[in-house]
Amino acid sequence: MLCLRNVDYSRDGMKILQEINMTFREGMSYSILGPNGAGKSTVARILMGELKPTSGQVLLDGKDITGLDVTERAKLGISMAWQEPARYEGIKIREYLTLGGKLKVKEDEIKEALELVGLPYELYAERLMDKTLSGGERKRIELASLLLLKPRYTILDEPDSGLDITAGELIENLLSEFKKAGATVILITHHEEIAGKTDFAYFVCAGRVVKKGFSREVVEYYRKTCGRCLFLEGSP
Ligand SMILES: Nc1ncnc2c1ncn2[C@@H]1O[C@H](COP(=O)(O)OP(=O)(O)OP(=O)(O)O)[C@@H](O)[C@H]1O
Repeated sequence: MLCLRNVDYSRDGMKILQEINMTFREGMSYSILGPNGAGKSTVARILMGELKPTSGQVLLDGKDITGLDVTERAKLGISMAWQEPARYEGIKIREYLTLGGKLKVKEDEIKEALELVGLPYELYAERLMDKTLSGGERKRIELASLLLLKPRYTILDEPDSGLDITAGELIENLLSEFKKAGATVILITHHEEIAGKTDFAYFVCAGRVVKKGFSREVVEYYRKTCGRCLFLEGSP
């Protein structure tokens, strides 16, 4: 179980997150839903270890991991995108997906992962990671890499951005694959239809958790309230 306990985050005297409490259980999927600037990516970066909270704790199975950096957390199975695509220019997609052969997976598994993200194996396995790949193709390759790696906790920041209308189906398939493996997915999004696909959701606004619960209920609340509240209209 991964938890944020009473997390505050301030930058240049500005309170970006306040009293964030979140729990992510094994094998469940979660959305962190909210409008632009709500603090969603800041939550993700704190979970990853890229940012340290100003106060509060990050707990993994009850152990305080607040002081651990990104690499140490990755070793414990908390992962976002695990590679910087730019650094891998010129290697084959197959090599990219298997960390240059370090990740021991069968060819069938590579095929399955590529097909699940909508990239036919025959057309892509041998292709080079280079500038001829579109942004959407790169994104799909990144998702296939996470599928093969299957970290215990996967953080997907706006997984549908840059993808076409098939994104919804792709995300559903991804969620079901991670669930089969008993892995937890934390999905950052401002699209309610994407958030509706996870088991649970946290609605974050102005750096606070406004509502939490079953995704269906949280999405319903978000639809009714977000965009209509005084905060977004710029009133005090
Ligand atoms: N390094 C920084 N310095 C100053 N302000 C920051 C910094 N990082 C984030 N912020 C501010 O904190 C708030 C939350 O940012 P964050 O990126 O977490 O939002 P978000 O919910 O992920 O937004 P989006 O959906 O637009 O990506 C924003 O108002 C942002 O401008």
